[in-house]
Amino acid sequence: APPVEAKPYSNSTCLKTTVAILGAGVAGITAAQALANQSISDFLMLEYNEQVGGRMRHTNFGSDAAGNPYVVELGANWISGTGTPKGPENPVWTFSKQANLSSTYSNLSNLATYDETGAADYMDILDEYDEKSTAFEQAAGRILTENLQDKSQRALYSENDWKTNRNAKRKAVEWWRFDWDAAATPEESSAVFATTASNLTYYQFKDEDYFNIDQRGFNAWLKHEAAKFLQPNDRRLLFNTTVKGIEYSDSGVKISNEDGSCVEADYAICTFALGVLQEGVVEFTPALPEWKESSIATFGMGTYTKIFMQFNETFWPTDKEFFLYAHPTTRGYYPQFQSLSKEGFFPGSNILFATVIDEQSYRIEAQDDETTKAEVMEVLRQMFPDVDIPEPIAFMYPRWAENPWTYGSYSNWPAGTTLEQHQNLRANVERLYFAGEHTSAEYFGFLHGAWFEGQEAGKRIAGALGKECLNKDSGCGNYRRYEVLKGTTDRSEYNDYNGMGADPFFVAEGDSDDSTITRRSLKRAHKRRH
Ligand SMILES: Cc1cc2nc3c(=O)[nH]c(=O)nc-3n(C[C@H](O)[C@H](O)[C@H](O)COP(=O)(O)OP(=O)(O)OC[C@H]3O[C@@H](n4cnc5c(N)ncnc54)[C@H](O)[C@@H]3O)c2cc1C
Repeated sequence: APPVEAKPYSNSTCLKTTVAILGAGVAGITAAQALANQSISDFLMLEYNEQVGGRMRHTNFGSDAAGNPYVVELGANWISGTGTPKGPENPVWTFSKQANLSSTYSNLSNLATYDETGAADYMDILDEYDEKSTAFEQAAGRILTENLQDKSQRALYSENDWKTNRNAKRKAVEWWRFDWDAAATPEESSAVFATTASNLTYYQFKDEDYFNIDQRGFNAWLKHEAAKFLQPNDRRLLFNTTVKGIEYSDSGVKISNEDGSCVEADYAICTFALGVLQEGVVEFTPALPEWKESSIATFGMGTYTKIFMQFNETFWPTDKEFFLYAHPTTRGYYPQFQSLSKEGFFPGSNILFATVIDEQSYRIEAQDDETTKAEVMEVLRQMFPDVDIPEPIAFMYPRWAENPWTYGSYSNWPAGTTLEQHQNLRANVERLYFAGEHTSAEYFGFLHGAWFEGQEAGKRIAGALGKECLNKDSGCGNYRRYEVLKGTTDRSEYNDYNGMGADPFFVAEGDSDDSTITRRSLKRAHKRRH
């Protein structure tokens, strides 16, 4: 590795580098790889944790018969959408094969359904949903191809004859088909972009998921990739480094860390999760421009929580992979359980994990483990009324929404925005670039989204540094951005014909309470603009 001493032309005590890469998750590692591939070895990676991988993170849990712990994934677990020999192939699938990663085909059809009285067969509702899903996709496709207004997935459902009708089982099926993947509800999600993300992953690559069971941890594939261009204990990797400030201009970027250290770089790539950007952990100097701040505020950060339990027996059907539970009143209340005790996973492990998202994640994150355990056990005892279910011998769940290096799990695309607004999330400000799953229009929320976006940013900067531009279609250097995002209703269309004949900024004479003052200032602002 090249030395990281200060370059001679500067008298500042900051470390100097050509490219500072902020974060060593998938996007950070692949950005560095893209630079290394173009012979740019002078980079530094600044990472909060003591390891690479980011949201691909595992931990020891429970123990096997010999007393050794199992390794389970707290974050990403599936290679979502694999690939066919003729391609294109999901890069995560390609690299997993290269790293000899052990993974098992995850059979989403291997499902048993339950309600508060025990086993309850409502697979017919699932069939009904699946029969209608082509219509959902076509309706979203029409919005995109005919440039119609986007809408929420909920509205798209309603228009296409899918309603939950206050029925708990229909809600459970909908959760299983939509919320589980999106880590967000149909109300919170864009019809168009929920559909494109799913199509591009599952139809473009292949409609199958593989679940990591490798006891090195899922991030073994990323470490394997990193080892191709980073040395063991590479001095360019600065672990346990928390970035607090980013100062950017058209000539460089200065990064200030919590421990008082700093780095000066010609360019920087910030790969921090959208949740971190939204939380205001990092102070940007100057403040980010309005078009950038607005895009950070607009997109959603979902939360997805796996609750791991190990028992002293497998009291659930050993041949099933998934268990769907319909809570009678609360949609999304411990709706899904997954068995790791099944053949192909960790047979005989007696490990089961539940998944909750969004509001239910926030709720359980705010309570202690014992309260959550009591709730899950009550649900399991409803699902299996004929079994005397023992208390778990091990119990654990991560708290992603409170986690200071993510503040959530992965991003979500809300209804009623545009591709241009998302492009603003990607776009660089001066010499500060952005990459990560959230900057991927095609595969947001997925590992491969982070991988493609890291590569893109790395290649763009390599091109800006005078290397050959390898981004043949999208270009190098600055990203395109949209400083003004217009609505679809022109000012002149606020008229009687459209039901708004009164001037929305009209203020009656002599009306002078506080709200009028607010309205007056709105009126003044409005006058200035027109
Ligand atoms: C619970 C869960 C389940 C998931 N399941 C799947 C799945 O099955 N399949 C799939 O494809 N994807 C899944 N994902 C999504 C996938 O994990 C992400 O898309 C991907 O890992 C994001 O990579 P990234 O490089 O964009 O961000 P990150 O992995 O978040 O990398 C950013 C890095 O920046 C660091 N950082 C943050 N703040 C600071 C700071 N202030 N200073 C210094 N460093 C900082 C972080 O420590 C982190 O290492 C899941 C995610 C979660 C959380």
